[in-house]
Amino acid sequence: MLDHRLVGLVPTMGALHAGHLSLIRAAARETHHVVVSIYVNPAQFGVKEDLASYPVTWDGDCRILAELDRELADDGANLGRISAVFAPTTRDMYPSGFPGQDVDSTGSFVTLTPVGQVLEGASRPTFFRGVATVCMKLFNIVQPEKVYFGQKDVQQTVVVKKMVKDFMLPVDVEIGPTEREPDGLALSSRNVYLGERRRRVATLLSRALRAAESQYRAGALDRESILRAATQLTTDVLDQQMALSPEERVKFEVDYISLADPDTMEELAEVDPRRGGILSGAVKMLPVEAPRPGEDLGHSGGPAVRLIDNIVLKPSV
Ligand SMILES: Nc1ncnc2c1ncn2[C@@H]1O[C@H](COP(=O)(O)OP(=O)(O)OP(=O)(O)O)[C@@H](O)[C@H]1O
Ligand SMILES: CC(C)(CO)[C@@H](O)C(=O)[O-]
Ligand code: BAL
Repeated sequence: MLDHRLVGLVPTMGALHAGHLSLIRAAARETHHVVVSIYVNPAQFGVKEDLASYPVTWDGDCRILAELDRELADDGANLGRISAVFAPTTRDMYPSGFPGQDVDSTGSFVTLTPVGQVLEGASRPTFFRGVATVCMKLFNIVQPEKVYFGQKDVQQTVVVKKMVKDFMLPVDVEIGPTEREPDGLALSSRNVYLGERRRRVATLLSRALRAAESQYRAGALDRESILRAATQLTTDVLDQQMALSPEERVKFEVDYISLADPDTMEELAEVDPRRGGILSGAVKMLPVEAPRPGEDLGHSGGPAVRLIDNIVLKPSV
């Protein structure tokens, strides 16, 4: 609260896209002062992950935010506009020194278990420790009444809500819907790594989740019937790709397709139609095996890219 006016915080790692902008628009509708943080937090990257190549587009981000701020100011329906962009350094964020990215690094961390250990946390063991720690710091620095997170990172929303509840943080957590490309791919800063060939195949995850959702909509409640539709789709797409030559094909590995409880992210054997569930998935798009001459392989030469996505199965009764 600043002069009896509400402060809304939108935490980001920059490389802004329409998903971020929709969160900022929501924050401007509901709070007087919107603070956008831009900080690529090393603590949430595993030692073998893409911290060094993570897209940094500071000048473009500033232009986008300046333009959006004018739009927000012109729209009388908004309570506020962008009052500040907070772009701290790692020295600012870790005043006792950066504790390191290793699983057994010691330092001042916020951990939430078991929710931070399943799904994304199983593949990225330091991820939610890093996210919860940096969010706690950002909330303490900015002292917002409301914080805004995207549905695209569903497990992150569950972790942040649990942190707020269990540590009695005086803040409301608001979740904005997943913004997508016209073909269904969820917007993500990491999509720039894909290059054109893998970008075309990358819709497989959203298509697989939609196939599972349609089983639920048709009345299925058991895990097997719902998830079989998704697994069938990913298997079919991989078979089609493997029938192509190395100069044409795209290889990928499905990390998980999950049907989980919306509050705990624990796997469900059956959906309770009064509570619904979360269908989520992660797919690793492998680097192109045999590039064609002059082919655009994506940002940083097209490393392996982890895609995540999810669909909320709403209560049906
Ligand atoms: N497609 C999207 N729709 C809505 N919100 C999104 C979308 N993508 C990201 N967000 C949200 O924006 C906030 C900042 O996310 P972040 O800066 O990591 O972007 P990102 O696109 O998720 O990046 P990455 O590719 O690293 O996962 C998070 O709350 C995240 O959930
Ligand atoms: C919430 C967050 C900004 C924390 O670094 C990050 O995990 C993200 O961008 O989703
Ligand atoms: N959007 C989540 C941040 C990350 O994957 O590191």
